[in-house]
Amino acid sequence: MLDAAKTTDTQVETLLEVNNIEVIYNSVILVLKGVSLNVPKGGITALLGGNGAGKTTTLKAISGLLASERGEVTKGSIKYRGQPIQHTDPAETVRKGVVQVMEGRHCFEHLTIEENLLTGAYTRTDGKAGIQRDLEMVYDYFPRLRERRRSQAGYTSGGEQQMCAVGRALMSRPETILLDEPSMGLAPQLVEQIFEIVKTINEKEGVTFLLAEQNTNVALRFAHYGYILESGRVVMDGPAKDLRENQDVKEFYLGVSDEGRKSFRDVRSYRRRKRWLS
Ligand SMILES: Nc1ncnc2c1ncn2[C@@H]1O[C@H](COP(=O)(O)OP(=O)(O)OP(=O)(O)O)[C@@H](O)[C@H]1O
Repeated sequence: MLDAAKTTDTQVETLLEVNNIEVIYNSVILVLKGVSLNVPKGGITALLGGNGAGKTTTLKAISGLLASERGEVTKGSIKYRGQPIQHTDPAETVRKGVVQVMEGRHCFEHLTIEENLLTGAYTRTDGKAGIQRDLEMVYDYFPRLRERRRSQAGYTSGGEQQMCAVGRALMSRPETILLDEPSMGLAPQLVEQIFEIVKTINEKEGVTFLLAEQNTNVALRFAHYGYILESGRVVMDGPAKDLRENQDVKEFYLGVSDEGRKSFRDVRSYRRRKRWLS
């Protein structure tokens, strides 16, 4: 099974393969119009794009959370380690090693930080000692959570709740984390801190990340590879370094270009954008 999932040219194992998926909400709203992407084992892959581009929908299609929103993958396939998962129940997807951290943190507000973290271990069957060890590991990554362990999550800051959401995902001992908009609503310094921890978890624990981000700048500094979504389609992909240096990415997503800062009101920019998206 693992051999089948290996890419031939680089010999890096592809864990997750999204192949030309179409997603429709409420049987009529076509949101993803043929999205394909590969997530290699041990990498940080970024899914970039503006509001409503389809990033969250892509992550939910992978984790099996679309059904609760009356969404459906109507075409294409999603494979994890070569096995189709697009019709898999979300809890089973977690058991396979894929866990999603939802946009907006979604901590259980009335539970303490520690209780929240422990909910992440609910699919585990390896006993209390392993869970306790991982709780300590999470506290080592996020010392702030150790300090706040007895606080009700609802009374902690946005940054602490984001740490809690990532920590809770780690408690399931995932192979892959789908991280939705970790920067949302956080101060720049905290965003940097969260991304540094993501990088450390990736390097030390070998956890693979697929992260959806509007903050192209920070995402492309930490990711290895990026996909840019526009209106439900991938319009560009490449190694993060190449995307960072790409003129169109600089112009439309990083807000800089060789000719100075661009505005969408600029006619030349608009024409270029149309050409790019056509
Ligand atoms: N449950 C739903 N029912 C109907 N339409 C939806 C639903 N969820 C999302 N959409 C629509 O699908 C499109 C893509 O939304 P999605 O949340 O995937 O984008 P996104 O790239 O994650 O954007 P953002 O960064 O703003 O969260 C949007 O036009 C949105 O209105």
